[in-house]
Amino acid sequence: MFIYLSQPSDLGTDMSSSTVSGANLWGPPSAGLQGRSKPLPLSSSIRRRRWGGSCWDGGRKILCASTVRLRNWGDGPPALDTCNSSISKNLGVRKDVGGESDVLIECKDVHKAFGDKQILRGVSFKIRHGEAVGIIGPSGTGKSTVLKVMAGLLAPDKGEVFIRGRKRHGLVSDEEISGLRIGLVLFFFKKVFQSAALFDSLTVRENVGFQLYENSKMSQDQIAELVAENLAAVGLKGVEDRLPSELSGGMKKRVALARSIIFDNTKEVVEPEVLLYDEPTAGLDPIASTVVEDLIRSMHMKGEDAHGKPGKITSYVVVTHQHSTIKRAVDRLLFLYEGRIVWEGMTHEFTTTTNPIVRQFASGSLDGPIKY
Ligand SMILES: Nc1ncnc2c1ncn2[C@@H]1O[C@H](COP(=O)(O)OP(=O)(O)OP(=O)(O)O)[C@@H](O)[C@H]1O
Repeated sequence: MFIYLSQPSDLGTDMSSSTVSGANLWGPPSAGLQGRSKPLPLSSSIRRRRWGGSCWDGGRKILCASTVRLRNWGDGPPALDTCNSSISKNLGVRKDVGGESDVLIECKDVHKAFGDKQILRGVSFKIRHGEAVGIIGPSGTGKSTVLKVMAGLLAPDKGEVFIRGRKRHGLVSDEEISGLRIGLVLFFFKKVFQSAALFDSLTVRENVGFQLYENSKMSQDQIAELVAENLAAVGLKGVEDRLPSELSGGMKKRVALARSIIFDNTKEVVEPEVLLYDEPTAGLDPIASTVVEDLIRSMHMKGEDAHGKPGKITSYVVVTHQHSTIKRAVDRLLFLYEGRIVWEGMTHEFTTTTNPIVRQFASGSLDGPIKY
């Protein structure tokens, strides 16, 4: 499995101080930047400050939450120990029970606590090939936590995560599981309004091609071409040399989307890809939201990009609070409340269900089982 983050932080970070420019660098300079025919158009000092996508263990490269600051929350364990490669081992193979071969990701009875705060209390669901799934529910109920567990960036305390039927043990490494690429696309730092969270001192080209510069054997020219192609797919042309500060909020999100769909097309085997979007339209005006929602749809295998080509994303999961995103970008919904999935249904059932929790949430009423 190949995990990448389309935004470098927001994983167990100190929320109040999460900025890209405050990034940590783990491990030695990237192998992906060595031995290239042309040097990256980045000074090494910038690279030292900005490029932190990998950690090293016994010579193995593990792509991880690139710029996450490890920290403890209260008395709990480290919020993330993505560099602890020893826990990415011992994959068990699960039998394909009951014709479940189209299940890409399954969470089974997942529990997760932070310190003494129990967040997930037995979350179970499946994401199938070709699906567009939304996770909704009240604030703080653990939606982003579920995404991080699915992405392999947080390990459940109890319960299991299966990736194409294979049980994941611990956290993810890019070498020990194959067959599914999972991308976690984060758009915001919690509590700090900073759209798309691009690397602020890198150009759009460098931001979008980040993973390929780091992890592929592609030449600079090949990457530049692919970056231009992926930017065009999200309706952006000629912005490659701009810095994020020179883009509008909506353009930044599109750049983040282009970064999430770019992949090494020189590889012989192209794995299915699941994208996990965390609040892609938060903070956008209604029209900009529509643009992003349609882009998410267009990048899906059932959609088509700006050039009429079918999208590359096999399945995706969106965490959102926005009604428009639920309606426009999602087919099936999971409702998370008090640490469990309390309702599942198709999007059109969201407003017609008799489930009192969902009804209250959908109507925004203060009366009902959800207490604030
Ligand atoms: N790394 C962490 N360490 C400690 N507590 C955490 C950590 N990550 C999340 N939490 C806490 O877990 C709870 C669930 O957080 P999470 O971000 O998953 O909720 P959410 O449903 O996505 O919320 P929102 O809708 O407000 O974005 C919150 O109380 C949050 O403060």
